[in-house]
Amino acid sequence: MKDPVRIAITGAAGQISYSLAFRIASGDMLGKDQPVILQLLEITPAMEALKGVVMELNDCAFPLVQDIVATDDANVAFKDADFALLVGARPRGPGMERKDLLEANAAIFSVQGKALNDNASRDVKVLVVGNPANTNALIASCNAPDLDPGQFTAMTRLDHNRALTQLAQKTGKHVTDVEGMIIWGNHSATQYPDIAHCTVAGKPAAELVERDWYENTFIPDVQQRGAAIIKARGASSAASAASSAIDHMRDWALGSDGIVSMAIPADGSYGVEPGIIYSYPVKCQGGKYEIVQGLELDDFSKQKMKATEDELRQERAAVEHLLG
Ligand SMILES: NC(=O)C1=CN([C@@H]2O[C@H](COP(=O)(O)OP(=O)(O)OC[C@H]3O[C@@H](n4cnc5c(N)ncnc54)[C@H](O)[C@@H]3O)[C@@H](O)[C@H]2O)C=CC1
Ligand SMILES: O=C([O-])CC(=O)C(=O)O
Repeated sequence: MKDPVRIAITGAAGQISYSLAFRIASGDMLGKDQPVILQLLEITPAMEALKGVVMELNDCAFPLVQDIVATDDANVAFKDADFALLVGARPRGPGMERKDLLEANAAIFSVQGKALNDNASRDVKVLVVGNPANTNALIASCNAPDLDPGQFTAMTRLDHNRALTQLAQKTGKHVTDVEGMIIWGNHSATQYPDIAHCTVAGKPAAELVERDWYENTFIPDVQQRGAAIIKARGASSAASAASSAIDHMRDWALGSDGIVSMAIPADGSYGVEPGIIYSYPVKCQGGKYEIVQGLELDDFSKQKMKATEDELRQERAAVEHLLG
């Protein structure tokens, strides 16, 4: 039996975690042979609800769960954490501008960045799910000077998975036939879902679908999918977000099968200068991710990539005073 790993989840009494914690506990993230210790963080008023979640986790009698810690103290939740899934965030309230939302979350993620810095495993892998995910990840990273910025990532895998299904359904193929999907930029409506390097069952995707469908249906549908789920369900995507968080962490830890999308610190690749957390095409191996280099970009792609980069730089400017 392997030694257990410590997995911290924030927002643990929320709707994404209600799927996420149980799937991690059952071995979906790190495998059926990897014991886990769950370290669950909530705000004080939600501790009673979190108690109920812990009762249910216990009632599942998961063979892989070695211990469950439930706390409202980030220093306790991140103690020796090998993986940290930062899901908890302040939702947008009535009359709140995007800037207010950025600031409210900036306060949360600066505290959590410091707590990770002071308590987590030196090799911790951090995934930020809570919105605005890219900029929250940047704030957490800037408040964790003893950790490598590359340890802080944000989730665009849900967008990636959404794009896979849209393209597979359009071409009458299966998601497993699609390779080379890329989400560039921000997890927001400016993201650029790019099929220029995609193949479907070995054929270039761009030759299988009309340009008009790609530009005027596929791209906006993927960009607006979160809003469409909210409209249909009356609540934002939860089980699919949890599933994508598991995909992101599993691939990072255990290796990816081809190209996947991860929001990671920009390093100048594809002309995106450092200072923001930008979604790139990556491949993962041996617990590390690497940006896929050398892809050719046409003017359409360059313009879309720049628009989403500009939005991330604006988000950064709004929270610059909190970047430490
Ligand atoms: N990156 C992505 O693809 C996606 C991101 N999201 C985002 O994920 C976040 C969580 O979504 P849900 O679970 O549906 O929300 P939720 O509102 O059901 O749960 C969030 C939980 O976080 C807790 N929380 C708030 N502040 C906290 C703090 N400082 N420390 C610990 N816990 C805290 C709340 O008490 C609540 O229980 C939202 O920001 C949502 O917009 C959702 C879907 C996809
Ligand atoms: O749109 C939202 O508020 C939730 C989200 O991030 C998504 O579903 O992609």
